[in-house]
Amino acid sequence: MALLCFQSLRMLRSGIRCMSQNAQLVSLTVNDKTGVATLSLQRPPVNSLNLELLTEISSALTEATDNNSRGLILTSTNDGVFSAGLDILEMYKPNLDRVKEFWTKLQETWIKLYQTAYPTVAVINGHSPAGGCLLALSCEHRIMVKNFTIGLNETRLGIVAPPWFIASMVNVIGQRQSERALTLGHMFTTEEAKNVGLIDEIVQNKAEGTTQAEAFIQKFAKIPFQARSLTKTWLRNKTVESLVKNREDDLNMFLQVVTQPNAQESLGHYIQSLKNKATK
Ligand SMILES: CCCC/C=C/CC(=O)SCCNC(=O)CCNC(=O)[C@H](O)C(C)(C)COP(=O)(O)OP(=O)(O)OC[C@H]1O[C@@H](n2cnc3c(N)ncnc32)[C@H](O)[C@@H]1OP(=O)(O)O
Repeated sequence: MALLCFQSLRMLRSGIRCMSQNAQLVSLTVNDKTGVATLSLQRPPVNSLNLELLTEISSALTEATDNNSRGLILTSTNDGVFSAGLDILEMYKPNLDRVKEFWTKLQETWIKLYQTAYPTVAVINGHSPAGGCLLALSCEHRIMVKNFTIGLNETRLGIVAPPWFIASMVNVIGQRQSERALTLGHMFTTEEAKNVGLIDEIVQNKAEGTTQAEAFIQKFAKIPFQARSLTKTWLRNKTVESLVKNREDDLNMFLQVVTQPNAQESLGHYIQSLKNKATK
């Protein structure tokens, strides 16, 4: 409690206001001077995206819109992992009702993040596989701390990246590079990611990343907000519409892929390999 009060006081003095009071798995703050919101993922140990975390991300994105944020920085409180992607435990031996709700929430979160009116920047301060990479790809600008990895590695788990994951990657690095990376399930190092155009900037640490993210958002200060946001909507509309019009089919495809005995077996082995690694 004392720590909380001290933190709130410090934030108040620096002009940073906490927006999302009820959230536990994310924190949403806004810089009162710039109007830029920061959405930090804070689900230990690795920000794996389960139903509850996705629900909080989705609500925070709406809150940032409702509060007329000038921009949003997406990052993690864990300096080491931006997000470990989808929580594999949601997909392994799933409860049917919950896994449907989980996938529907993922669709909703991506649709919202992909077409926010405000500019978005991912400050990738740690590893960012699969669903973590998808969140970063959905932002307009990506800044990554050195010595981490990022990519859509689904094939390595014996599952496939759905068409909208693929489209998000193709829109950033193009067909040829995406084909090579996704079929291999390649995880790019920070340097490789910069070379292929998957990220835009390399920084030494999160603090430098945040400064650069604010500078990126500041570039739009003199651009009329509506003209900017409509341009973004039109540029991204085709990609988003392909999911919006087919959400039910996409859900069924996901259920079909993920419940295949082969996929379940691969996920089981993968979970075990992560656990073995963690205990070493
Ligand atoms: C049509 C089907 C479409 C399905 C689409 C799926 C997209 C996805 O996002 S699938 C998920 C892919 N994610 C991964 O492959 C990442 C796996 N994790 C890692 O590589 C590493 O954990 C890390 C590099 C992110 C972090 O390494 P670090 O050394 O810091 O931590 P660990 O010791 O490995 O992990 C700690 C702890 O967390 C558990 N864990 C890790 N990742 C996940 C995850 N994605 N889901 C659930 N749980 C995860 C890990 O097992 C450890 O647990 P214990 O402490 O209980 O052993």
